[in-house]
Amino acid sequence: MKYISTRGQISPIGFIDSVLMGLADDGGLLVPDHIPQLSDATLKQWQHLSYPDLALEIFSLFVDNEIPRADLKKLVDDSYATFRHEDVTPVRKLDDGLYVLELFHGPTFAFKDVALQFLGNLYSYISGKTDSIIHILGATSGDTGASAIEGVRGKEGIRICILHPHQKVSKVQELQMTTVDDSNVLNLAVNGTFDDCQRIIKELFADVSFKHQYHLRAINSINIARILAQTVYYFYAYFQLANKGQADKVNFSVPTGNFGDIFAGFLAQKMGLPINKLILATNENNILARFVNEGVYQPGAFRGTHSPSMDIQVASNFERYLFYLYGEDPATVTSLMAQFKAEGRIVIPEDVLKRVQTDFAAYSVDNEDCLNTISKYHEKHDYLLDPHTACGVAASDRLTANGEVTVALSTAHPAKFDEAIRLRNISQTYPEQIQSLFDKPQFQMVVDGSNEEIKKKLVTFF
Ligand SMILES: Cc1ncc(COP(=O)(O)O)c(C=O)c1O
Ligand SMILES: N[C@@H](CCOP(=O)(O)O)C(=O)O
Repeated sequence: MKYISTRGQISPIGFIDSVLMGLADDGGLLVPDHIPQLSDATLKQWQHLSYPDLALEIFSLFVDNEIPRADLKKLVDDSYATFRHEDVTPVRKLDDGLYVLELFHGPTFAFKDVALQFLGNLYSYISGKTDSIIHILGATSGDTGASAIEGVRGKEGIRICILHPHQKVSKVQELQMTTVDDSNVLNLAVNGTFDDCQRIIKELFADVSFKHQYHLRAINSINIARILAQTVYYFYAYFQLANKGQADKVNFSVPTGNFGDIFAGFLAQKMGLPINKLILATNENNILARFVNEGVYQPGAFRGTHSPSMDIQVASNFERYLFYLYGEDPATVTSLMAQFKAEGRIVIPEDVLKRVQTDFAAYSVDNEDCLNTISKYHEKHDYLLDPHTACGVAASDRLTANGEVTVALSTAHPAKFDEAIRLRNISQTYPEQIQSLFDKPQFQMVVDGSNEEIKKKLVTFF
């Protein structure tokens, strides 16, 4: 298996090089040069595997012997041993036709741990085996940062700098990142939005000589390893339903911001997982829902919502989808991305829009609807949804047809977003790991966020 760029300007590279490269050096995103096709027999064989064993099988397809199987097994086992639930990502029935896939049982209570526990261990492994210097640079709207820091804090040979939008993440998210006092961690709080943070890091990665000189590595979903690790739970959830005799017409509803999680589902479907419908749920920052419903990809005005981790306008994995939408043609992707840069929008023709609408159904959930959904499921099922999950559940309520079963991805624990939960007068008890954060000192630097200012901070830190 080799990896190529959506813009077609790099020579194919192997798995480890693609993890280290992060953003492709031509400014595109890395994708596998072919998508493994799984037979029904293979799916059947995998149906009863434990989460780590299933992850091992799926990673093996993409790692292609670059890591000996015993080493890969250890990496996977270590990564999922930190989860609090024996199933790692359990599925739970909420209502007729509605399940939630709980992805928040990892160390930082969000779905990012599923990929970032693995990526943290993988970076450590690569650094030990190849002497590569690992200087991680990431942007976060709150969850990726906490999870990536947790994945590498205190690890020898690794340094990590995370940019988050100052005062635009939840209190718990801020504490999870900034109470870490390991010397290999630097938190920069940028005066701006998550889109500003993401633009800065992408521009620094695109400055290839700076990137190479300072060995910058990515932990965001621009890194293909993130996407691959996130495909596993689609399979695992499907198998959990199949084992209950519920495998017919299974939809997945995915709260979406950067388009990484739903792209992982799209990839699982392309590999042969029989997903019926992929439901894309956004909050009021609804560029992706508008794209699916109207065929126009154009940022709107930033809206602060109850699901701040999805307050994202420019979705960094959208380019990967464009690559498949346009028949894996890098020239078309390059020209569409150039058009987006120059004109600030992409408009697709009617026939292409029809294809998009066979890939996804989309719904944009406003603030009121998000809170109503939290109240509804709390009252009816005594189950507390976090506001991101609530967007996925609200979209599922709208778009699941009779006779279909939807698995809504539960991407975070409600304790991370008590600001929203309190608006409905619901009180919750924090897990001990979260409660203890409130007593700790914080370490962060507030910055204005010019590329030059960030570069200076990085040069000093790395
Ligand atoms: C809790 C939560 N839910 C959903 C999302 C959306 O995931 P993605 O960015 O992969 O679309 C994010 C982050 O973006 C998140 O932190
Ligand atoms: N919601 C994310 C935004 C970054 O997404 P990523 O999947 O590209 O890392 C966050 O919590 O930071």
